[in-house]
Amino acid sequence: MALIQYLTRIQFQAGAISLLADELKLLGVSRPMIVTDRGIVAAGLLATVLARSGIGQDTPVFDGTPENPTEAAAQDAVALFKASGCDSIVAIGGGSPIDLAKAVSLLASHPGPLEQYAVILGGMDLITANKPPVIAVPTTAGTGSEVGRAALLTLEDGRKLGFISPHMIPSVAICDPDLTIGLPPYLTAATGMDAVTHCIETFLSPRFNPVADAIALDGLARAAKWIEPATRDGADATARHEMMLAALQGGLTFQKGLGAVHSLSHPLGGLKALRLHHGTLNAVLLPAVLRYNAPGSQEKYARIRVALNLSEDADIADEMAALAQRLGLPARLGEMGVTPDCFEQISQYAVKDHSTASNPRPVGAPDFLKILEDSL
Ligand SMILES: NC(=O)c1ccc[n+]([C@@H]2O[C@H](COP(=O)([O-])OP(=O)(O)OC[C@H]3O[C@@H](n4cnc5c(N)ncnc54)[C@H](O)[C@@H]3O)[C@@H](O)[C@H]2O)c1
Ligand SMILES: [Fe+2]
Repeated sequence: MALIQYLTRIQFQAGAISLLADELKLLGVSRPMIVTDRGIVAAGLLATVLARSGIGQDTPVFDGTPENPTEAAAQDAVALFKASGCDSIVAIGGGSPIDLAKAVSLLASHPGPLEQYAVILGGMDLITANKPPVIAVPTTAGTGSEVGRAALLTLEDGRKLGFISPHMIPSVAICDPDLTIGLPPYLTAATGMDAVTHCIETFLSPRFNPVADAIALDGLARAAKWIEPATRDGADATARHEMMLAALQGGLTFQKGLGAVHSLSHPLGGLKALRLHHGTLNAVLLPAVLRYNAPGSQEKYARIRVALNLSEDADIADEMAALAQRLGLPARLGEMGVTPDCFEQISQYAVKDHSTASNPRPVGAPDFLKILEDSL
């Protein structure tokens, strides 16, 4: 038996932000709260959305989302949500505000603390449908969180955990590639590599879902073709459109589960002192994980080569490392400020991460340690 489900209503086109007010009406809500971050405000994107979307200028705004969002920030946003009498949440930003909005929806309608809902602690069944709806407006093209069933939140003790349920999936995604035009080249590349990694890891997941496999391969081919043009020229509307679509496609395949790259980038993203960017971590870890997964994955690697338009004898791990280098991303964890003293603990966390179960090759703490050392 296979469970194949797609739940989010998606408005996808340049200028789609003008549909936001109508979408809120369709949902039957009238008092949204905006969840965003200060970078979005500084980039003028909040003002753009307020001007183009037709929602009121007096809409309450929580702009305190940190990169790698935290439970503490979610609680602050819940307080504003309740004090303002809101009935829905509009997330404007990258994966961080979208994930925070999902946590706000959960904690505004379910008792705290957040930890009890973590998927690795068996919390999925505690999450009910009785939650205010989330409308996701992505401004990066990478995480796929706009259609994903997960929120990744960092708890007070530094653990970055997945909160996963079909009820966490946004009700509506408004994918307007125009909102990514001002995304700087580095973030375009790094978030784009997150989308690349999603498509590769979900395709390699052994779970049966050929519908998602087809989406993942199509998304991978699209991202591989357009990530460099989008990074080179942020105003290239076609490249922005295609990267936003590739990111969405990656998100539509999360139902297959991810793999060892994400098992490691989740706990590394929880290291508070370093504030490491998720997509950048994935780009750095991807080559070593592809080498680790190569035994037993050759048939799928051949299909990945076709999607990437590579020759039959190309080494996918080397090609991904070369792509990251052309994009100007770091090649090693050391370049990002990571030192090996955290590796033992990160490996332990990675074993428990929800993405580990769907890695194509069984992977334990010593394997994670080796992948980290190979990536240093
Ligand atoms: N829920 C999921 O399924 C899922 C999947 C992948 C990643 N994630 C999570 O998403 C987070 C990462 O999200 P992200 O990579 O989108 O980055 P982000 O949301 O953390 O944003 C990074 C920076 O980019 C800025 N920014 C965003 N859009 C911009 C724009 N258009 N112009 C200028 N600046 C802009 C933000 O202000 C911020 O400073 C991580 O916490 C990661 O764990 C979640
Ligand atoms: Fe990711």
